[in-house]
Amino acid sequence: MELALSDERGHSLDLKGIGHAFGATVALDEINLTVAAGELIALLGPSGCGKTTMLQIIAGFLRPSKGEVRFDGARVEHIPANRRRIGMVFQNYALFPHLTVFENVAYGLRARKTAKDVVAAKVEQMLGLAQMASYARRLPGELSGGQQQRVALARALAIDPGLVLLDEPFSALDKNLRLDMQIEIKSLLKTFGVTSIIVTHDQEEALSMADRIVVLNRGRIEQIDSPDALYDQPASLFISSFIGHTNLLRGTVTETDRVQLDAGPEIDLGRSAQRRRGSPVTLSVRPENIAFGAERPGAIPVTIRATVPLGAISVTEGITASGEAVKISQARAAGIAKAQVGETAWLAISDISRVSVFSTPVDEFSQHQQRSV
Ligand SMILES: Nc1ncnc2c1ncn2[C@@H]1O[C@H](COP(=O)(O)OP(=O)(O)OP(=O)(O)O)[C@@H](O)[C@H]1O
Repeated sequence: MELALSDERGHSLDLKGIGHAFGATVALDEINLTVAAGELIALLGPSGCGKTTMLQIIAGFLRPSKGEVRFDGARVEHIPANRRRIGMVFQNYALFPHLTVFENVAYGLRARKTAKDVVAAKVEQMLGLAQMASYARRLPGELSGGQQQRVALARALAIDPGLVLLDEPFSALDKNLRLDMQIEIKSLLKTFGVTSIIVTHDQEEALSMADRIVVLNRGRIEQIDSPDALYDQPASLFISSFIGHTNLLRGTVTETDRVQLDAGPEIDLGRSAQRRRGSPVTLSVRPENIAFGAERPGAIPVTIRATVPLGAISVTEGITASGEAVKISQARAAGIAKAQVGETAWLAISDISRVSVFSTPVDEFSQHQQRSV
């Protein structure tokens, strides 16, 4: 039997003014998000920021204290989870242990009273897509973690969902397998054209999988953007530190476009700092945007503390005269001279346009972060 890949397109999703409190704990506050049909969105944020609460509200397991949830423009808060055309994939796979792979994938179709020949054709198609066709008669306990996760996805997709919600789906897999599975599952979701939301606290996972990332911090959306935009134009000090690695350097605005770093030199930003003269600022500079250079105006002197080889790159840490730690990452290509521990090196910012300037003083930021953990 010939089956279309998916009978219906993915839902579009709108969250408007969503708020949720558990007693005195505000888990979500004023959440506004529009997801286009077929988009793959990651919800990213530290522990306790409200990711699971948001997923449960979208799935229909939890009714929000405030706001609207819309699928394809229609409100769904009153519609129970099992009638929302949602496929769920969980961290622990949640397969039925006593059912075969085939029966697990068939489960949702049978529950919907689908004709027997349609069930057989659909399950075969899903297992083929998930590269699990030859495992149809096995029990979940006879599969590896990655294989179980493929079956869980096949089961979620078999019902032609309008929305697939994935809750930390790779966290039980070891690191090597994780990247393979991320690529594989992203391509499967995209082939399917289904709207998908993946919850993760792992920023690399969000960067590698999502069309757009929603960063949550203490119940609020801090930024919604593409992976590249989040990395290159973080909207806050929190985002710049949470997405990837960065160096935070203290300074003071001296001219419209110049900052005197506590670490020594005065830096020409090549654009307006958009702060008054005398304002304290924090510069966020990615480790790959710093290179070893010569002693000259604008170069930052550091004392080398350590160098760590990390496969394709090596990371060196230096300490500035003001006591700030600065990490420099370099491709570990042959011919790069190693900085010796204890010696003085001069650092140059390679691309000033990729340096972000924030008003929050770094000390205040780290105290704030500690308080909110
Ligand atoms: N059933 C509940 N009763 C009371 N408070 C809750 C309940 N569920 C969640 N919370 C609180 O709401 C806030 C958000 O929790 P949530 O589980 O959504 O965070 P999360 O981002 O998914 O965290 P994690 O990554 O640790 O799973 C937290 O402060 C949490 O303690």
